[in-house]
Amino acid sequence: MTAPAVNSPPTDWFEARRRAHRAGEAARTPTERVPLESALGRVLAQPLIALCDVPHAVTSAMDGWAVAGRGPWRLRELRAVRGSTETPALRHGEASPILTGGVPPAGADAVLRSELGVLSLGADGRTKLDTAPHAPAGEPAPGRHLRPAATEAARGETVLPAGCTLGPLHLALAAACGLDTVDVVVRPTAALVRTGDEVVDSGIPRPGQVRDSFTLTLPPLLAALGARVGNNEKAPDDLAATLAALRAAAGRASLVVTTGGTGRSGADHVRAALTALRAEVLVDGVAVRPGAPTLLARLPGGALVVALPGNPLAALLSLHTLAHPLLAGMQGLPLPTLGRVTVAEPIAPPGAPLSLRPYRLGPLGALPTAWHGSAMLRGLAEADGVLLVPADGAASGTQLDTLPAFR
Ligand SMILES: Nc1nc2c(c(=O)[nH]1)N[C@H]1C(S)=C(S)[C@@H](COP(=O)(O)OP(=O)(O)OC[C@H]3O[C@@H](n4cnc5c(N)ncnc54)[C@H](O)[C@@H]3O)O[C@H]1N2
Ligand code: MOO
Repeated sequence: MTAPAVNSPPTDWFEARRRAHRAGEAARTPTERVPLESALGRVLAQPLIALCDVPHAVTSAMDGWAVAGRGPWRLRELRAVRGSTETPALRHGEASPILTGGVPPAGADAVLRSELGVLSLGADGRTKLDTAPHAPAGEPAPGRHLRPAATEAARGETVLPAGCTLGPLHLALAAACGLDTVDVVVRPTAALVRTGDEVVDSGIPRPGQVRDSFTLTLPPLLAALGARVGNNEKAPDDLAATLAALRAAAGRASLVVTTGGTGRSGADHVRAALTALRAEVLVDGVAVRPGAPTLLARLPGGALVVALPGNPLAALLSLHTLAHPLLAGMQGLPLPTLGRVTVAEPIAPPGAPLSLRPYRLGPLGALPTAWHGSAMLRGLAEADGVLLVPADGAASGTQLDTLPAFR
C-alpha cells in the first residue's frame, strides 16, 4: 500500500502528465467492430484500408456522351446506361450517352459534355452527334472528363491512420472505400463522485453555498476526451460516504473522477478514502497553480482515480494535466502535444513553478485572462487556449507552450 504522504513534494507538471499517460497505457481498453453509422467520434483501432479502388473504375465527370475517335459520331444508343463493365466496346466513330459517375464503355477515349454536343438525323437514318458550333476547338481532347480509376485511393492503400478520431468526413471516406464496419477502441468508462455539502444543484446559492460546476462540465468534457460517463454521484462530506461512493464508482468504471475534498481539512475525505482503499498513489499534488492538490491513484482492482480539487478552474485545468493524458493512454493515443503562442503582453511571475492561464487571442498574440482565480469560470469560458506560464513569468513577445481550451 502506498498511502498519500503528508506534505510529500508535488510532482512536476510535465512528469505528472507522463505518469498519467503511462498509467492509461497500462490500462488500455480493447477494440471492437462497429457499423459506420455508430462510429462517429470513435478512435480508429487499426489503419483504415481501402477495400477497392476509388473510383472503382474509370468514370465520367459529366453528363454527355462517351466518344471514340474524332466526331461526328454515330450514336449507338439513345439512353444512358449508368455503369456496367459489360457494355460492348465502342467502335471508332461511335458515341454512347453517359451520366456523371457512369462507367464509359471500353474504347471510349473522351466524354463530350451535353452542353457541347448537338444531335441530328444522319443521311443513313441514324442519330448523329456533332460538337456544337460554340464548342472550344479540339473538344473533347483525349481523356477529357474521364476520371481514371484509383485516383483517390488504390485497393489495399491505407487512407486513415490508427488513432484517428472518426469525424463525419472520415466515415464518408470509409464508405467510399467499400467498408461497412470499422475497428475502434472501446470507450473507457468513467464515473464521477462529487463531494461538498455546500454544493447545490439549483437556484441562487446562499452565502457559504456554491452552485455545482461539474455536472454541467465534466461529463461532456470527458466524453470529448473519449470516455463514456456512466454514473455521477454526489457524496456528502463524510469519510464513510466518500469511501462507499468511491468503491461503488470503481466497481462500475475504469476511471473515477472525484471533485473536491482533496485538502487536509476535517471536511476533506478523498485522501483518507484512497488510503482506506489501499490505493497506489501515482501523483500526490502537482507543482502547478491552479490545481496543486490534484491526485492520481490506482485502486487494487485496477480502476484509476483522478481526484480534482473543488475549485472550478483548478479542477477543469487539472483535467488537462491528468485526465487528458490518462484517457489518451487508455485509448492507445500518444501523449497530447502542446501548442505554442506568442504572448502579447508581459506576464508577472505567477508565484508557482508553473501556472496554467487561460488566454484570448488578440491581433498581437495571447492576452492572459484577468479571471484566473482558482474558483473562477469566466476566464476559461471565453478562452482560446491555456498558457503554460513559467515561474519567471514572460516578457511580451515571448513564445509559450499552450493547451487547448476545452470548454
Ligand atoms: N490550508 C490550506 N487550504 C487550502 C489549500 C492548502 O494548500 N492549504 N489549498 C487550496 C487549494 S490550492 C485548493 S484548489 C483547494 C482544494 O480544495 P479541495 O479539493 O479540498 O476542495 P473543497 O475544499 O471541497 O472545495 C474547494 C472549493 O471548491 C468549491 N467546490 C467544491 N465542489 C464544487 C462544485 N461541485 N462546484 C463548484 N464549486 C465547488 C468549494 O465550495 C470550495 O469553495 O483548497 C485550498 N485550501
Ligand atoms: O492550486 Mo488551487 O488548485 O490554486 O486552487
